[in-house]
Amino acid sequence: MHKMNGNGQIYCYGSLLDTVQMAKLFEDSKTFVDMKLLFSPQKTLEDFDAFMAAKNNTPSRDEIREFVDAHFGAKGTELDVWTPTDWIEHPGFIDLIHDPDLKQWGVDLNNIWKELGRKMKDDVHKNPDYYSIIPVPNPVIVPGGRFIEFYYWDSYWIIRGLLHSEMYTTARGMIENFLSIVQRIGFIPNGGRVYYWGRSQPPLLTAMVKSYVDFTKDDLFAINALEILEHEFEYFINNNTVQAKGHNLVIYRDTSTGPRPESYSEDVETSQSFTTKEAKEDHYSELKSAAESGMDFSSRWFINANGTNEGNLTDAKTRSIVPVELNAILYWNAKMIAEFHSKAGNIEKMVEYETKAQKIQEAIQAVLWNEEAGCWLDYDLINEKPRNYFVPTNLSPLWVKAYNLSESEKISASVLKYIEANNLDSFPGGVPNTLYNTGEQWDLPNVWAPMQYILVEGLDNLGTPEAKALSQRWGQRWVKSNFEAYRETLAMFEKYDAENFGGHGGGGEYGVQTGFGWSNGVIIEWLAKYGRQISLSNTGAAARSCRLITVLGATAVAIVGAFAGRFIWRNWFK
Ligand SMILES: OC[C@H]1O[C@H](O[C@H]2O[C@H](CO)[C@@H](O)[C@H](O)[C@H]2O)[C@H](O)[C@@H](O)[C@@H]1O
Repeated sequence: MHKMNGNGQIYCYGSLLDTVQMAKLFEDSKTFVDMKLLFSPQKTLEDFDAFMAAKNNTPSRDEIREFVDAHFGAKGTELDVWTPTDWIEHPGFIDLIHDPDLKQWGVDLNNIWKELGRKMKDDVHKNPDYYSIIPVPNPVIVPGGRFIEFYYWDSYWIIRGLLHSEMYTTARGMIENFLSIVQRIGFIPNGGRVYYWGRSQPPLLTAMVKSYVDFTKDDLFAINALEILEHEFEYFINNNTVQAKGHNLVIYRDTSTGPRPESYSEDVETSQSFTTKEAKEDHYSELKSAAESGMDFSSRWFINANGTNEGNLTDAKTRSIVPVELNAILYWNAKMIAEFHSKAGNIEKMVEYETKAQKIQEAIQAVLWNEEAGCWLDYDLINEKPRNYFVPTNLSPLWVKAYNLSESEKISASVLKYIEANNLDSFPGGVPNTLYNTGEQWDLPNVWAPMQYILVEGLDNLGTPEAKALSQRWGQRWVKSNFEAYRETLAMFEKYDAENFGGHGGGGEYGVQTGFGWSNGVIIEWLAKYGRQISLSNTGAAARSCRLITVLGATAVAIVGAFAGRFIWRNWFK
């Protein structure tokens, strides 16, 4: 097990966790594992053993609730709402926005950083064993809603938003937290809780450092971080590598045992279809590996007996699918590490990481590029075949430039054909995560900010006029659609609805959350990028205002007409 707090037997696995979570005391399973201990882990476990013995190992639900009430405090009490010290009222990006409504929205989004700021209480540092939160030195910006701790890949888009909001100290503090976690634990867990101990998320720490350096020009920050960044890169390569068609590629995987602690009863329920302990454990691993991808859950991870993506969670085979974006991100990490080494003057190391990047690019080209589809595709290791199902990540090599740049024209033509063949431009609310509606949250019709970002920035990078035009249209549509949802609800959502302009997402195992870190980050970046050109005049909002003005106008004309009629009647005809 990785070096975590001494409370694993409470928050990560074991009889206490099983008993409490299977009693389903809380509407959201995450609630229990976010609660604070009132006594030491050792005393809590001793009391639990005594409690179970006294109840013949079959306590009632009420008795379990009493035990929890007596031994655990409310969730979230370890965190204080924190106003970032570097927050400013009017960051420069707001001046780049032309449309007055969008400008006001930019101000509102900048204000939301204050609502999402969290600082750990001193007691967390003094008594870490009493909490499931992973102690970090600096305050953080959290996603929002039920997600009251940091999340790894969410933080990339949050940090980019913070940098556009000129909150360099907060952004740097979050990156330093991650660097300290790699030093302490060896990798970055999925989120800031000990119960995420067996899995990470798409490794974007090096890209966070690169973003910070691009904004601040503080090359030394990257150079000083190099050893840790290399460590994280090697961690993924050493633990996640598989062979496909004679090439080394990486997959998502998990090293823990048992159901996800934060969704325990949900996982136990789906595991009922499996009879043996080994099969159940395999099922849990597939689910947790899907969580490592950040796409929990999606038909993207289903391989049924016929080798297709139809099915449900019991068909999850995440560990047998080579995902395009994870390999693309590792290529990108190697390139950025090489660049930082070059800045430091470490030529040997630079060449070493350029070579690693080159090898990953060759593997991506050989195994994941699909000439027939005209795009990159995930690879099914069980059936040894590409998975020709749309996911935005199929285009992720464009985002990180993990392809032969001299072939940009050819790739642009192929990819645009692929987009057309899959009808991806036909959705009013953004490009959906898949084209298959399973009710899982990373499937049709849900659409997510990080995925729009990967698509839009990727097409922009391609550089051909056609790809750039589509990129701009999709980027601006996303801004307008998020604005429409905000105008109607005054909320930013974790996911949206591809089929409904201005609609928010749903499905999956918890209700849609608001806040929301990565959605705000992407919009702030794109308000800065498109602010001068974008206008709301042809959006649904404007269309509705026009309709309203027409109706009001017609009513006004009718009223004026009626008065005029009565006046004329009284004065001329009486
Ligand atoms: O509790 C269920 C799952 O919740 C998280 O996943 C979702 O929210 C994260 C925070 O925004 C996001 O990073 C992830 O992509 C979402 O699917 C958590 O990351 C999962 O591990 C957890 O099982």
